[in-house]
Amino acid sequence: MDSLPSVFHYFGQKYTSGIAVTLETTIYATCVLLALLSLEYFLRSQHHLYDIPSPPGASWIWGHEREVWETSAGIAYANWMHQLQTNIFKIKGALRKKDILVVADPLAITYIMQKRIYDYPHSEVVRPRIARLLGKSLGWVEGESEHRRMRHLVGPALSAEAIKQGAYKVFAASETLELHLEKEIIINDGAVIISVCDWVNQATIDVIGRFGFDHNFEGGKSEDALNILNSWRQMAIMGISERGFLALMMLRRFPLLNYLPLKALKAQGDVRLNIHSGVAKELLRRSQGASTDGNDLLSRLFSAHSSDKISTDELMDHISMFIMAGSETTSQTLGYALWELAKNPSIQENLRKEIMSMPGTLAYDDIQSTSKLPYLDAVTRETLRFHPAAPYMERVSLKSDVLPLRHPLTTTSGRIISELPIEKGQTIIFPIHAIGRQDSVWGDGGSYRPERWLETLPAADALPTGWSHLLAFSDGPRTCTGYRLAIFQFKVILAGLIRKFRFHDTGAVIKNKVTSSMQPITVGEEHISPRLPVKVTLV
Ligand code: HEM
Repeated sequence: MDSLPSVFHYFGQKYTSGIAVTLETTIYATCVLLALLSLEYFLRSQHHLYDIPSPPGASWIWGHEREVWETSAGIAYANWMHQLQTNIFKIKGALRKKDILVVADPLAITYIMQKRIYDYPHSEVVRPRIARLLGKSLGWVEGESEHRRMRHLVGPALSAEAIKQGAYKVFAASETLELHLEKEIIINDGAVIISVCDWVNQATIDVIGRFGFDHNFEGGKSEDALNILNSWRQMAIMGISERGFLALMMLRRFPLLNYLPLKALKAQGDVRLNIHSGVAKELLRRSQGASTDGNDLLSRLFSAHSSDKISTDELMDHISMFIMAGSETTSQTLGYALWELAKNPSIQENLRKEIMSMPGTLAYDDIQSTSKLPYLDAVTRETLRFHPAAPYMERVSLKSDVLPLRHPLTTTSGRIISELPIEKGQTIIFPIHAIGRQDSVWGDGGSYRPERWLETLPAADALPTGWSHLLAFSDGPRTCTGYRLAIFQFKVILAGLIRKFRFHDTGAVIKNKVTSSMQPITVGEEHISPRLPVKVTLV
């Protein structure tokens, strides 16, 4: 029994001194934290953005980023632009990250995209993701000279002339899709509900295989095509999950985490690795001793590789970049077009009527002619306005700058400014989706209405300066290098499908999430991977 009090005594003493240390530490820590927060507050209030409008309701931990994440893609930005009546505002970053500037002013965007793009590289969260997912190729490279070198390497393979030469490969991929879909409908007694993005993705991967690399993905049904598409799907499922959101916020706040073996990051790397170990390896093997004097993507890459202008790693990364950048975005755009046409039968009928009025099978010139197929062209533009595959772009300033504004901004302290100073390290988001849907510009920006492209457009100075006054393909020196192929294959595949099949609404309600591109989630079926369910019958 003697030992008991001493034991208590022992623990008591320890415990007491433990409290003393903990209290002391807590008081010090609280003082330091308060000092840091005061300093942060002071620095923030000195910040160049101190009186730039900001929406209310930011969470202390997640800033405004949770709202962007939880609402359907682009909607939070559209609501804030409407609520604050401004094209420029700031939002609070998650985990006390510095405020993020949201820029929707057309002149400021043109200035950055066309004149200063090399001073605004992809942000510290975007660039490592591109490297993991697609490879260190054209979409990843920074710095004017390196970027121009890569662009020069691949550009001619995607020129207007190259599209004309390779058009038959696009038609062939489209016909293969039509055959597969027809079979599926017949097997299912004349009607089938398909996940339309997945189906068209098989055609778009087939297009880039044939067009870029003379590779046969067997209509998107070969083993390597299915591996690639499946790893992309897994990446998307992980990306839109709660864990994906947390990983994204942590990476934005602590970019060093990019170099840790996190599960969410590994899923991104799997897409690239699947391409490297399958099709890219096969192409490399085929390249030994093959002719490299063509102007297509494969010949240009092999030629640069055999003359030691690019390493094997760079060659492999170009292949993975073009396979994914070339197929995923186009299939999303096509999928949303068919989704809209299913929901708007009169638009679908108008399009079918126009396509059916063309005698025989469609040829390259028919597709390219806006006077022969004006409604097909209008549907293309409207889909890219309404459903841009990349709903936001995120960049960071390398140096201080001053953005010119088309629309003067009234700050919260009552200043009216037509130039906005930017500090080095400022993260900027371009809300492409919200910009394309502005009612203040389009009148009825929130409606899918292809006819608008056959009417007088809004004044040019209210619009951005990218392709067709949209930002779907970005703008300036870093505009999408594959946009001609994208538009051509979009039109070929859409025309082919509309001629043969009728698309019907299933009543499913969709919410759009974003990983590296738009991911449609069916409300009530969030646990199922991204998909756009549409019913299809034969015409
Ligand atoms: C409808 C389909 C497509 C859309 C909406 C689209 C959109 C975009 C956008 C917005 C960018 C700029 C990204 C950024 O700077 O963060 C981009 C870049 C790029 N796209 Fe596309 N794209 C499409 C199809 C294609 C196709 C078919 C290819 C290739 C065959 C392609 C290859 C690329 C490449 C290589 C870049 C990087 C360009 C550079 O940084 O110089 N894209 N695309």
